[in-house]
Formats: sequence, structure tokens, C-alpha cells
Amino acid sequence: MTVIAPVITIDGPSGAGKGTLCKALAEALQWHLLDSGAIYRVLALAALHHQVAIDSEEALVPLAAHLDVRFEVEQGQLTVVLEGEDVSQAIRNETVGNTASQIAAFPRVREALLRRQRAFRAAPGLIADGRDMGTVVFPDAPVKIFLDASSEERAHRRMRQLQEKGFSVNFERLLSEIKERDDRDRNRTVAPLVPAADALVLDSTRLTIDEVIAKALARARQILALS
Ligand SMILES: Nc1ncnc2c1ncn2[C@@H]1O[C@H](COP(=O)(O)OP(=O)(O)O)[C@@H](O)[C@H]1O
Ligand SMILES: Nc1ccn([C@@H]2O[C@H](COP(=O)(O)OP(=O)(O)O)[C@@H](O)[C@H]2O)c(=O)n1
Repeated sequence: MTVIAPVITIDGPSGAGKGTLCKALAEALQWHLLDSGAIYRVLALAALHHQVAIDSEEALVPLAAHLDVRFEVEQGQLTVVLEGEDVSQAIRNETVGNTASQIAAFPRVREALLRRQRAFRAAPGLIADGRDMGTVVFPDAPVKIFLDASSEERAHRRMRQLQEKGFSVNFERLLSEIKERDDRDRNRTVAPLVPAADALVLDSTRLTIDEVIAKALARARQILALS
């Protein structure tokens, strides 16, 4: 009998703290990690590099299907390699994030990336970070969390994060880009950003990182009967 590895899905809008929570959960439980947003970001970067029209679903589907991307995890650090080149930093800017959100609205692009995402499911378990992890990619996941925060708080977090990486940012522009991206992610026809019916919705606006981690771990331990 094949035992299917359990999945904990963490979905939510940009800057809610998904990546931070997922890394902490993967470390605490020693489970695998899928950063699905990184896949959409890599596809966006590949389209920009190869001058593929980002408004052409036709042109993007083969690029998505044959995307030469590898994820390497060493000492808790994720390295993203596109066509042999380390793009871990390059995929993190807001231009790439916005382009990712534009191309993520195409149903056939999402379809082309489905199998690649599901292949991350392996024992002892997977922590899956994204927008549609609990609704589309792993609908049978036993633990689903939808992590949210106000758009102002998320823009502040993103600003501090980008500044720490040495990018210069304008708060008002960042806030309007985050709102625009959220609107697009929430209102697209396929796999829109919505909590799964069986997700725990966590508003992290007034929670510290440690409080969010503690709540998520308590939920996972309760449902999965982990020690
Ligand atoms: N609860 C929190 N309170 C304050 N800052 C947070 C919190 N959660 C995450 N952050 C910070 O916000 C930034 C964005 O978090 P990240 O995990 O990258 O969000 P997401 O993956 O949802 O876009 C990071 O710099 C992170 O350290
Ligand atoms: N499962 C996913 C993950 C990301 N995405 C898209 O990819 C973009 C970038 O995702 P991300 O998770 O890296 O973004 P941040 O939350 O880090 O800002 C999002 O705005 C979504 O449009 C998606 O559509 N589905």
C-alpha cells in the first residue's frame, strides 16, 4: 500500500508572512518545502529573458512546460537555479512579482505547472506555500492555513524586507503595486486567491512571527497528532 505524504498548505496574499512561516514549519517538522510562488517568478524571469510576450498564453505555455528550473536547499537556504544560473535574488524584485501575477492568470500556464508542483509531495511531509495550494494543487491536504494581514502592514513588511536586501523602495508605490497584485490574484477566473473552505484563517496583522508559528504548529500538531 502506498502511503501518501501529508501536506500543510499555507496560502495568502503577498507579504502576509507565508515564506517565513513555511521555512519555520519545514525546519520544526523536518519536512520538505514547496515555494510555488518561486516557480511563477522563475517563469516570469524566463519570459523576460527570452523576450516571450507576457500577454500571450500561447507563447507562455511551452515555456512553462519546459522550464529548466532546479531548487536546491542547503542549510535552510533555498537556491533557485534557472538554466544553470542562480536567480535566487533576481526573482525577488517587484517587477518580477508583478509579471508573475500577470502570467499566473492564464489557465493553461497554471495547468502546465501543476504536475511539477505536485511532485514535491514526499515523505515525511510537505509544507506548500502559495495562493492555491489548499484549493487546487493539494485539495486533500489535512492541514490548511490561510495567512492574511492588512495591505498597509504587508506593504510595510515588504518595504523593510526589500530595504534589507539593498533595494530602494517608495512606500506608496509598493502599497499600490501590492493592492493591484492582490486584486488580480483574487479576481482571476482560475485558482483565485481564496481560503479553502476547510482552512484556518489567521490574520497576522497584529501577531509577531513567533506567535504565527506557534498557532500554525499547534493546528498542525492537533490535526496530525504529531508530538
Ligand atoms: N508576523 C509578522 N510580523 C512582522 N513581520 C513579519 C511577520 N511575518 C513575516 N514578516 C516579515 O515580513 C516580510 C514578508 O514576509 P514573507 O514571509 O516573505 O511573506 P510572503 O511569503 O507571504 O510574501 C519578511 O521580511 C518577514 O520577515
Ligand atoms: N500558487 C501560486 C503562487 C504564486 N502565484 C502567483 O505568483 C505571484 C508571486 O508569488 P509569490 O508567492 O512569490 O509572491 P509573494 O507573496 O512573495 O509576494 C503571485 O502574485 C501570484 O500571482 C500564483 O498564482 N499561485
